[in-house]
Amino acid sequence: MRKVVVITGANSGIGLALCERLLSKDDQIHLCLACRNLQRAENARTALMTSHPSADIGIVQIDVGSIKSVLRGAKELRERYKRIDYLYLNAGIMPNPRISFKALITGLFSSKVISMFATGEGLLTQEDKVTEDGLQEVFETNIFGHFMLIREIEPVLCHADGPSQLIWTSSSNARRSAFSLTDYQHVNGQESYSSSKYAMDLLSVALNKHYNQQGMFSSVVCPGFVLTNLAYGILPQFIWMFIMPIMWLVRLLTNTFTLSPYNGAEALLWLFGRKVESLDSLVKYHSCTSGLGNNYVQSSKMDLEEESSDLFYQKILDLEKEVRKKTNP
Ligand SMILES: NC(=O)C1=CN([C@@H]2O[C@H](COP(=O)(O)OP(=O)(O)OC[C@H]3O[C@@H](n4cnc5c(N)ncnc54)[C@H](OP(=O)(O)O)[C@@H]3O)[C@@H](O)[C@H]2O)C=CC1
Ligand SMILES: CC(C)CCC[C@@H](C)[C@H]1CC[C@H]2C3=C(CC[C@]12C)[C@@]1(C)CCC(=O)[C@@H](C)[C@@H]1CC3
Repeated sequence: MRKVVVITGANSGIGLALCERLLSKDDQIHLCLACRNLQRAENARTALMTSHPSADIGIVQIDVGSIKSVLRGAKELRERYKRIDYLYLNAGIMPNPRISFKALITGLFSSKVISMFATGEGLLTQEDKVTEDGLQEVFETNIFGHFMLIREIEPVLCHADGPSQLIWTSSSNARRSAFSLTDYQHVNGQESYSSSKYAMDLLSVALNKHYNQQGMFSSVVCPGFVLTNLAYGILPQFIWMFIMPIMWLVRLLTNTFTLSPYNGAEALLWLFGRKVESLDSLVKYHSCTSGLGNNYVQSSKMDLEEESSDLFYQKILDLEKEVRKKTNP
């Protein structure tokens, strides 16, 4: 029986590189590209079929920034698949990022220079907005839309014939101080990305607590810093290309400058086929690339307490109830 692998945000960057790498690892899988834009998804499928002509690839339209679209897409998934073995929750945004050059220069001459490059801590702010669903866009796209998707396809994820895995593309930019339980959507503040990724880490821990018994396991990954459309929103592509030699030098300092989507997908690929008993719920799996360009995976304990994860889970369940009431009064 073919393993069914669904990937959100599969049409570009890390998601698309993951598709390529999964097909090279196991050409017997059924891949489902869950994307918001059908044309971009078709282009991705064409590119994947060129390198893997016998690949079995489906497409489902899901905009994780819209509850209506998630409900429709989830219904299609339930109807199409009896079970889903892997769900990569990878789609994500960082809208209107701004670099603090002052913090960058100060950081360069401080003892925190390595961690600054590894996490981007204190270097970026974003401008968020409210969606048609009345939620903060970064929160809804990066977290809540994905959470609703999981809840909606629960019957095909939790099945008797073997465990299923959820794999979240989180970030080392996830930071406790950017997140607040009383403002978990990050209405007040300018670090919505960091907050959403921290919320993702908390949610993954809670999902393990509530779903492991039912055969569903959740892990979080940091792909490292990768040059994708997300990074081209921070600085234009030609500037990144221009400073590439500096970035290779930075890679000698920190193994987290993975730079290419291929390298960034390392930990996401590593989790595919892993025995679920060997996974640690409280750990983040990082894609790393050495100065010589070798890829490997490193794990690190996350900076969180299970109690906060429980409290956040309760809040997200309350929000789910509220949203369902609005959608289906
Ligand atoms: N690049 C980096 O350095 C890092 C990235 N990450 C994370 O990796 C993930 C992938 O990003 P990356 O590959 O870098 O960037 P890309 O912008 O290349 O990929 C993002 C993907 O998410 C999709 N997406 C965005 N919004 C939605 C939505 N509302 N509904 C459905 N799909 C959507 C995009 O689709 P579309 O093409 O239609 O916009 C695209 O396919 C993100 O979660 C990001 O936060 C984590 C750490 C570092
Ligand atoms: C290397 C150059 C000379 C200067 C680049 C400075 C910054 C723009 C980058 C340094 C570290 C980068 C980084 C990210 C964005 C760009 C930087 C701040 C991320 C926050 C992007 C999204 C993520 O999820 C993180 C893992 C990245 C961490 C590093």
